[in-house]
Amino acid sequence: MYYLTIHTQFAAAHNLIHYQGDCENLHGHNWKVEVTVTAKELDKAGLGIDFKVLKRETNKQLDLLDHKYLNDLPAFRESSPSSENIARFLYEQLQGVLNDGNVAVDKVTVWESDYACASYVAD
Ligand SMILES: Nc1nc2c(c(=O)[nH]1)N=C([C@H](O)[C@H](O)COP(=O)(O)OP(=O)(O)OP(=O)(O)O)CN2
Ligand SMILES: [Zn+2]
Repeated sequence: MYYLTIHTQFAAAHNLIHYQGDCENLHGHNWKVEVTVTAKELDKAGLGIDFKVLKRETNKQLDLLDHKYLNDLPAFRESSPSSENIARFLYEQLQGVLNDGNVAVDKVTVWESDYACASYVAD
């Protein structure tokens, strides 16, 4: 099994709901996003999946979030736009476009600062 990881980023505003503290107020982050997929087999070029494809598909999903107020988006109407829920949202979106018999999304990690991140892995 091969593990492939790309990093990318987006900027957005949010406020945590059902939370008491300064993060219940409107503020923003430059989130870093790390996506890891597994690949069972390599193609003739020796690639599990082209990093360019992985980054392009991830960035398509990040375009839904970039420079948005996350609380307004359908994905976060029912759930607070925490790093955990952002990681889960991206994981589920990417599974839909990347998973095939060979490639599978393994983990999505979302860093809201240099010091704090949340990851989502399916059960
Ligand atoms: N488990 C989580 N905890 C927190 C999340 C989260 O998504 N998951 N998010 C926040 C807030 O969004 C907040 O913006 C976090 O900012 P942070 O940099 O941690 O807070 P400070 O800058 O105030 O850092 P200090 O180290 O406390 O000064 C909060 N928690
Ligand atoms: Zn925040």
